[in-house]
Amino acid sequence: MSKKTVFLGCGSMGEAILTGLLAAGTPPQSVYVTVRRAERAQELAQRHGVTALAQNEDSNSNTDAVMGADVVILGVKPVGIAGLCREIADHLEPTAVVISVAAAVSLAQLEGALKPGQAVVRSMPNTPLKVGRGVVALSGGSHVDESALSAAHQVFDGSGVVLDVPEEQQNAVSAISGSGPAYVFYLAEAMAAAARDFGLSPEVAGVLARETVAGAGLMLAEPGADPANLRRAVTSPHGTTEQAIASFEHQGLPNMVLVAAKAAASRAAEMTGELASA
Ligand SMILES: NC(=O)C1=CN([C@@H]2O[C@H](COP(=O)(O)OP(=O)(O)OC[C@H]3O[C@@H](n4cnc5c(N)ncnc54)[C@H](OP(=O)(O)O)[C@@H]3O)[C@@H](O)[C@H]2O)C=CC1
Ligand SMILES: O=C(O)[C@@H]1CCC=N1
Repeated sequence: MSKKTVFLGCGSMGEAILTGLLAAGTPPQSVYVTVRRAERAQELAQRHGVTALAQNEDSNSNTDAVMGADVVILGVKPVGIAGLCREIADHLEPTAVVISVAAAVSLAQLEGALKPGQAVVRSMPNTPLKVGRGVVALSGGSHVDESALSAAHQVFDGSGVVLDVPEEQQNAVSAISGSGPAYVFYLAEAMAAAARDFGLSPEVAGVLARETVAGAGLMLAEPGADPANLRRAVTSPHGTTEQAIASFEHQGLPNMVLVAAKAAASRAAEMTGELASA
C-alpha cells in the first residue's frame, strides 16, 4: 500500500514537489494537500486528482489531513512553519516523518515546535522538481533513522537529484540551487531584453532567450557535462562569443554571482534569527 503523503501548504514549491511525486508514480489517491483558499484547493484537486482541503470554519484541515499520515511536507512560508508545527503536533502519528522545505527554519526550531521524538527532515528543494530535473538537499534531525531518511528520499527520488548535507550547509544550498532557478530566469530575461534592444520583436526575442537557456540546460544535464568545456565549445578563438565572455569577465560577472549568493545566504541566517525571536 502507498504511503499517505500530506502537503500542508501547496504553492509554487509544494506544487512543484507534488507534480514530480505524481509523475514518478505515486498514486494521487494517497496524497492530501491543504491550502488557505478554497479556489486554490479546487484547482489542485482538478489538476492533480489529489484530495485538497482549504481552511474552513467547521474543522481544522491541517489536523484532519495529518491523521494517519506517513509523510508530512511543510510547504508554507518560513514565518508560518513553527505555528503550523504546534498546530499539528498532537495529531501526528509518532512514526510520521515531517519534512520542511522552508528556507532558514532550523531543525532545532522544527523539533522544538513538535512533540519530542518526532522524525524531522530539513530540506532545500527547487522548482525544477516539477519537470523531473530538480535538486534537493536533505538534513535529518536528531530522531531520524535510516528508514525515516529513506522515506524523505522517496518523496524526491523520482523528480531530481537528492543529496544529504549537514544542516550548517543548508543556507549555502539555498543560495545556489534553491534560489538558482531565479538567477537563470533572470539571465533569460536579460538576454531577451538585449535581443529587443537589437530591434528584434518581443516574440522573437523571447523565443531566442527561452530556447537558448532551455537547450543549454539540457546539454548541462547530460552525463559528464562540464560547463567550462561546453562554454569553450561555443567560444571560437578570435570569434564573437570570445568578445562577449571577455566583456562579462571585465564587468566581474563571477564576482557578481558570488556576492549575490552570499546576500541570499546571509538573508537566510538573518531570517533564522528573526524566527527565533518572533
Ligand atoms: N519557491 C521556491 O522556489 C522555493 C521555496 N522554498 C520554501 O517553500 C516554502 C513555500 O514557498 P512558496 O511555495 O514559494 O510559497 P507560496 O506562497 O507559493 O505557497 C505557500 C502555500 O502555503 C499555503 N498556506 C499558507 N498558510 C497555510 C496554512 N496555515 N495551512 C495550510 N496552507 C497554508 C498557501 O495557501 P494559498 O495558496 O491558499 O494561499 C500556499 O498554497 C517557503 O518556506 C520557502 O522558503 C524552498 C525552496 C525553493
Ligand atoms: O526566496 C526564498 O526565500 C525561497 C528559498 C529559496 C528559493 N526561494
